[in-house]
Amino acid sequence: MDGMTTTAVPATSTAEVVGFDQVTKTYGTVRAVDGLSLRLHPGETVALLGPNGAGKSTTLDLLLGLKQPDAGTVSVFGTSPREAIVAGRVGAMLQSGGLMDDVTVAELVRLSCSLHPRPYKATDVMARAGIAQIADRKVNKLSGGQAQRVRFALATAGDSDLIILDEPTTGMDVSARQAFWSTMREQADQGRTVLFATHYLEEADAIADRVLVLHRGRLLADGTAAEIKARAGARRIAFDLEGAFDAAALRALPFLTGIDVSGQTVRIQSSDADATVHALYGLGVYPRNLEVAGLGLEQAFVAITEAEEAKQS
Ligand SMILES: Nc1ncnc2c1ncn2[C@@H]1O[C@H](COP(=O)(O)OP(=O)(O)OP(=O)(O)O)[C@@H](O)[C@H]1O
Repeated sequence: MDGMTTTAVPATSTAEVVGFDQVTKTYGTVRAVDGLSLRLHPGETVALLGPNGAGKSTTLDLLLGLKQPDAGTVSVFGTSPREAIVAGRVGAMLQSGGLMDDVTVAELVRLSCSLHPRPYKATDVMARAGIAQIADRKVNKLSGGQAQRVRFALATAGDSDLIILDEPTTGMDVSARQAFWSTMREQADQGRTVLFATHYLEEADAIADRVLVLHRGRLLADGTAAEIKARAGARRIAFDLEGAFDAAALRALPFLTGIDVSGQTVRIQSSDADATVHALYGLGVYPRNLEVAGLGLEQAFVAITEAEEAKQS
């Protein structure tokens, strides 16, 4: 018995769900994924961010074995993506396509359940995805948001350990989004790994416990949303001014990385807030309602990716 306790491994911290080692994928002259290495672990909810064309979809396609790397290796639960999928360990919801025409929602969900080695009951899957009331509707007659819910149902048709979602909430209304993310949270709480690509940074901030920022196929940042915001360094300064003021002098303040003057309200982004505020007082103006705050994830994302663009150009 002693031996069992001492050899028990904290599986959640050490097991590897996904491993990318120096993975490269090119299309002609475009390096969609460029020497990417990363590891995902059980129970993590990971947001994959990046500007258009950063390589997010290609990364997910490599992970699902839909594309093959030109160099490097991709492993899922220690095997190839294909083996992991055949074993039912991966559920995926891709951006578009993939829904058969001329079948009903219920038929498609039942088919998906029947193909999974550890299926859930189709009625439960439809209830969870909020599509029970459209079960008899033809798949090609659905609205964009309804089709997204059906894709979500297909991704959760069985007991998979890794759930991959490519821009899952695009086209969903507010209540569908909330229901979607609360279901995903339950999935992660049960130890599943959830990886989702998104352009909605507020979702990444609220949902993900780890954020990956891709840029031109490379990993630019990897950490919690708080770490990424802190890493961007810059801070936001906002204040009101009374009477006339010299906007040009404000624009010339030191350490500015952005400024917006709207009526009497000034909003500034600065890489050294203390120095900027000091210089502001030096102009002889008296800011009212002065606020200094860290960047939101969206602004941090823009700051990090723009800094990289500037470095490369
Ligand atoms: N089948 C393809 N043939 C040629 N180029 C491709 C192909 N698929 C992707 N690319 C290119 O590879 C790069 C990465 O594309 P990818 O779709 O992975 O980016 P993304 O981050 O998902 O973008 P988005 O946010 O716009 O969906 C882009 O420059 C894209 O034009």
